[in-house]
Amino acid sequence: MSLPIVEMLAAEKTFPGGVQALAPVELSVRPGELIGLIGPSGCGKSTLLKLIANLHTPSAGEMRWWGEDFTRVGEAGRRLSFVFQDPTLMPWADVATNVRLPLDLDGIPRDEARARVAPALAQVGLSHAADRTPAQLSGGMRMRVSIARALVTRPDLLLMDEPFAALDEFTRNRLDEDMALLCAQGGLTTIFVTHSLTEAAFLSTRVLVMAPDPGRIHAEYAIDPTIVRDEAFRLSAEFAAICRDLSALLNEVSHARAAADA
Ligand SMILES: Nc1ncnc2c1ncn2[C@@H]1O[C@H](COP(=O)(O)OP(=O)(O)OP(=O)(O)O)[C@@H](O)[C@H]1O
Repeated sequence: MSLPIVEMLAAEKTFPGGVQALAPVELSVRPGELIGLIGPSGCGKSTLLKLIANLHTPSAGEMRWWGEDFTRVGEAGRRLSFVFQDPTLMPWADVATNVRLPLDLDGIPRDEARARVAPALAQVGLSHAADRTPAQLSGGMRMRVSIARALVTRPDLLLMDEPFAALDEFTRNRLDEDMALLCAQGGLTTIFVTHSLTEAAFLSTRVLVMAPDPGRIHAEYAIDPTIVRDEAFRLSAEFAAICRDLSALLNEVSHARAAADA
């Protein structure tokens, strides 16, 4: 079995002031996985993602990157990209320049950086829009630019925090299908947070259902990675069954919370 990209070994997070956002978590992320995090508000989804991104340090436990402790791997050695709900593009710069930004910041020679932008734009279907500015793009296109900017560094791991939440359902479904294809074809390993059970069911090869107070992984649900994620899958009985199962797991979490509140 291949080495995990990321391991969380009893990693937990308590914020100053005493809020235990995450109880000790055991998680192993293997190459090619597409992991969806779902659960009620405040159950620690973003905190878990930020621990993996090294935007938070764990209060206890260990984080490993390709088997090495995070503290021994420099930022440059941890090849990961983060996509947020807000694409945060430079409004004055064209699409190609926006996508090139992380390469410029890394000091990659201009010619090499330019050569890497074209395939990243092609991956997200935006080759025709390289010269446009963000104001000339739809919301879905802006999100595609943000994804291309994340892919251009060729990350080992892509993290996405509610990436498509602000988009209409049609655009969101299209982006979900494209993301699934990108991950399947490019072997891209991804962890994403979503409030949408159907999005988690559609995209993930593994869903982590989280529970609050304190935040923790309540259940793990595996989905056959060989399933082709397309419109036919979305309409299938198999997809409906996955959604039902996930819904039941989320109900367990809300019932436990209601019982605790009673
Ligand atoms: N910087 C912080 N300082 C103190 N407490 C925090 C901080 N960030 C998050 N928390 C708390 O940690 C808990 C988990 O927050 P987190 O944002 O990870 O949850 P979430 O599941 O992503 O929530 P949502 O779905 O609403 O985005 C919450 O109780 C939150 O108030």
